[in-house]
Amino acid sequence: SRFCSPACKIEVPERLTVSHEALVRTGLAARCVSIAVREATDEEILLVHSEEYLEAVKKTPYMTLEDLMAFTQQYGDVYFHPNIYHCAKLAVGATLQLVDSVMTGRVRNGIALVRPPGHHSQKSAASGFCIFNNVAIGARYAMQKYGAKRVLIVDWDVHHGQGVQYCFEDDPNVLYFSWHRYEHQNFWPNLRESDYDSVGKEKGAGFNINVPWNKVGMENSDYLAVFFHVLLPVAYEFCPDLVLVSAGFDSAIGDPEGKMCATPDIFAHLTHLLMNLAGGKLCAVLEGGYNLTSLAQSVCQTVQTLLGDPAPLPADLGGPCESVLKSIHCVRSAHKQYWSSDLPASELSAKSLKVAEQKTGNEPEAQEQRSPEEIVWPEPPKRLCPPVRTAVALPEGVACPDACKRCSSAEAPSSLYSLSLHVLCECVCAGSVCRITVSLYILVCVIVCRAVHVLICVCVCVCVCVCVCLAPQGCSDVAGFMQAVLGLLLPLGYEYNPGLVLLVRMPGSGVCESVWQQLAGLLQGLAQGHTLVLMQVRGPVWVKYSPVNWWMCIQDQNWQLCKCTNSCYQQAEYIRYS
Ligand SMILES: CC(O)(O)NCCCCNCCCN
Ligand SMILES: [Zn+2]
Repeated sequence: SRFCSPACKIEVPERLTVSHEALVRTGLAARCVSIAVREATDEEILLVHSEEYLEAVKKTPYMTLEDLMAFTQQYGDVYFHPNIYHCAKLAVGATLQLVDSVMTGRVRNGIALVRPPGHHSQKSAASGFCIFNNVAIGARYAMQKYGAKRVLIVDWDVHHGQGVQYCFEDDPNVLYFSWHRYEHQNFWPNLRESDYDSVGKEKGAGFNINVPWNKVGMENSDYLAVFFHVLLPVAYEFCPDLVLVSAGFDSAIGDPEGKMCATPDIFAHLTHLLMNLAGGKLCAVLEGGYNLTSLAQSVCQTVQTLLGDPAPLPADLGGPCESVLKSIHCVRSAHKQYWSSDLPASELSAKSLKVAEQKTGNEPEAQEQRSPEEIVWPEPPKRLCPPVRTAVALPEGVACPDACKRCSSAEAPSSLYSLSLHVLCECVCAGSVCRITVSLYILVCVIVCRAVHVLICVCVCVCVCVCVCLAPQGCSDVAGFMQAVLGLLLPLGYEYNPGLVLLVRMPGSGVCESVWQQLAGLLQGLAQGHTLVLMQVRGPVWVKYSPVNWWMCIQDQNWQLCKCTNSCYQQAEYIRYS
């Protein structure tokens, strides 16, 4: 009979079966390629673990029950059964198979649904249901076999992956980011080094980011605020070749461990916000997640975003709560000396503290009284999956990029208003096409409020950004631009929840290609991906416009065209028609 310390009884096999069954039931599994799993080799496990630890674990299948129990006692909150060594090798092997498939380009991204999890296990120790550190081995493997120079590990599990921190704390090539329930060191694993001031050691200083949750009940707004104001600015500056996600879903509502209030659909946006990094190379690896309902929903939300489907915004997004603001402030101060992308933290906290004041007092401690099983939340909203992702309106003679749909180029619109409504009605709102690319010449980035009518609201920050890029140094100030997008435009856009994003580009605006791609990619998290990209063409362009009439006559075929592929998230490639 299998003994198990009571702490481990939540780590059950059904975690994988309900997740996979949900993927099959929703039709998502059929849209994925399945990758065969394999056992990891000793050499691969030794990328992170010591020989003596591996040799000891190797003996567990042959141990008597009492030996097994004695062996287990030396570690915390982990169980060993005769078959766990085999399972742990499969978990590592599955992770490495996924890394192979992504690094060789066979797939763009993917998720490894594995048990046992990995992020707590250390060089010579098991911990917290973890035997081998799947993600840490995956990072080392990607660097050794594929020459990945910089690997970003994002750990959104609700527990601190101390095993990953220990493994890479002196390594500037692996940036480890983790948020975790901490409650001023009163929550497991109760480590002093899980706090925000553990920034890494020696050469690794600055490459370890801990965001402690000192209260339970964190919500979607809190998670997004940490992404916008802590993780993403640093991740963009770090510019990874590969993103590994320690995808623990015990940070979702209903989980007995996390006791948080973020809903499963938030993972659609967390995933989306990471998919514009590393050219889209993203490997998600399951860690925790113990409420079978929210786990299955969260896995589906993550996979559907990996497949490129846009997601509606979670409801009621606002600013972060006061406790999170303090954490954000502390971690940004601790890292200020290491990263240049740094809005004056005081500005951030001043702005958001105002918001927080409105929110204080609603820290939902009340939910603690109910048992996790009693907590209910709405099903994630249905997500559209447009048969065609990108349509392009082009003049005759210019070939339509592959995987795009050619839509009849709008007759010269009488005004931006009619253009956007014209295009809107014709293609986007019909839900048949997720995005339209029309080449037109207009300056501002316009966020259309609510789908009902077009309110031309100039979004301050893009004008600021464009001005920034118009600065003498041109778009070398990419950091400044990205900081404004991440720290201003995205939070604003997510709170605004527009019905359409109108993204336009002015000739000579100095916004260089890579930045434009990132902007186009990131903004697809809004308006369910309904993006109207209005491109300026390069070359002699004769434009006649008046406050009312905006149209363009192209003098030649010298086009610069945004070749958006058929995925919402694949990097838009720029090709120049000559
Ligand atoms: C992968 C992971 O991060 O989800 N492992 C979590 C281990 C939690 C250990 N403590 C359990 C105490 C029971 N209340
Ligand atoms: Zn966890």
